[in-house]
Amino acid sequence: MAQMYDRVALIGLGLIASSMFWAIKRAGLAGEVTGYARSAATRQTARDIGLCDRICDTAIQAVEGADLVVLCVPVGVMGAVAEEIAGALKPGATVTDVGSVKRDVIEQVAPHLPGDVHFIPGHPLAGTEHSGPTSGFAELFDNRWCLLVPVEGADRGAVAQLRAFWEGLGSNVEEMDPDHHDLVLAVTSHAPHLIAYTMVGVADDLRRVTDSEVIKYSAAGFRDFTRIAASDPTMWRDVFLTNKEATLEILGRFTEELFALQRAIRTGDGDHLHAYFTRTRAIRRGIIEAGQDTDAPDFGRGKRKP
Ligand SMILES: NC(=O)c1ccc[n+]([C@@H]2O[C@H](COP(=O)([O-])OP(=O)(O)OC[C@H]3O[C@@H](n4cnc5c(N)ncnc54)[C@H](O)[C@@H]3O)[C@@H](O)[C@H]2O)c1
Ligand SMILES: O=C(O)C(=O)C[C@]1(C(=O)O)C=C[C@@H](O)C=C1
Repeated sequence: MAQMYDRVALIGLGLIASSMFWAIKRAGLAGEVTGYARSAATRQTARDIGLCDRICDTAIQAVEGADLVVLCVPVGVMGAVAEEIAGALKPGATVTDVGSVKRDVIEQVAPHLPGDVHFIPGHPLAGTEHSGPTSGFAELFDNRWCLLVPVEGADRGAVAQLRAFWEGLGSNVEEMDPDHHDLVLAVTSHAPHLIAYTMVGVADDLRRVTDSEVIKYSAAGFRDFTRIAASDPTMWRDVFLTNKEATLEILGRFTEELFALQRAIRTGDGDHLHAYFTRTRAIRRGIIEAGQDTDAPDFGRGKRKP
């Protein structure tokens, strides 16, 4: 794979930045990668494990001369970081981010950036419940979507270059409008995380009563909930506070459906329950038949992915 940028700066050295670094190296996408993290301990860990070609002690040093700057911090601090680095950005550079929410990040970041840099927000739809500089791995983005959310009037050449960069990291890339992005992600990621957090919290309360039986005998579905509910508290606090409207809209609908199911159980309305579960099962089968869940055991008509 060809080099896409001479110098890339990664700001915030957690799961996403460290995965990006290893994937950049795997494909030879950048001449030099600089990195910055707020805490001295994280910078030291990064140096110890060889994360980035150069770890800088300030965000300004990291972005100086960079052709691509990637903001990999929690969404609640994107604006503060943009303000800090704005004066040191190279004219013509591209600034992007990997935040899980887009409208709020655009509103936080755009006002700080000088007119001679290209701001092209992004969001890789890939992650794990782990965080920090040692949690990354080069394959994280392979065959995953990365959504680019260019602001109005974005330079098409800069967008095409960033698209090619994410393809080099292993992703499939699509463009999306920020409000649509935030609604889709509220359905597919944000509300499900909140539900997992809640379910694990309820089980934990119960555990005190049943003397750890809940966790001991938990089946696969609940274990998946506990994995999701182990995700980084700062990241997810910020997601809910910045994608408030869309998440509340989806949670409102969720609550209505939950009440309807609750009522069906209480009144013994088996037809309602059966019809509902039949509909949701068809959705899952449709996803697999369309080949859109490459992790499913039955992906590719019974074959595991290579
Ligand atoms: N984890 C996921 O599954 C996932 C997936 C896609 C996108 N994202 C998004 O990517 C971003 C980073 O997430 P992550 O999972 O890599 O998080 P992480 O917790 O692993 O890493 C975040 C890093 O940012 C640093 N940081 C925090 N505040 C800072 C500040 N003010 N200045 C400089 N550094 C600061 C932290 O010290 C840490 O090193 C978030 O915006 C998140 O919404 C996460
Ligand atoms: O697999 C996981 O652990 C994730 O939660 C990853 C996940 C998701 O919801 O799919 C989480 C947040 C992101 O913004 C993108 C991806």
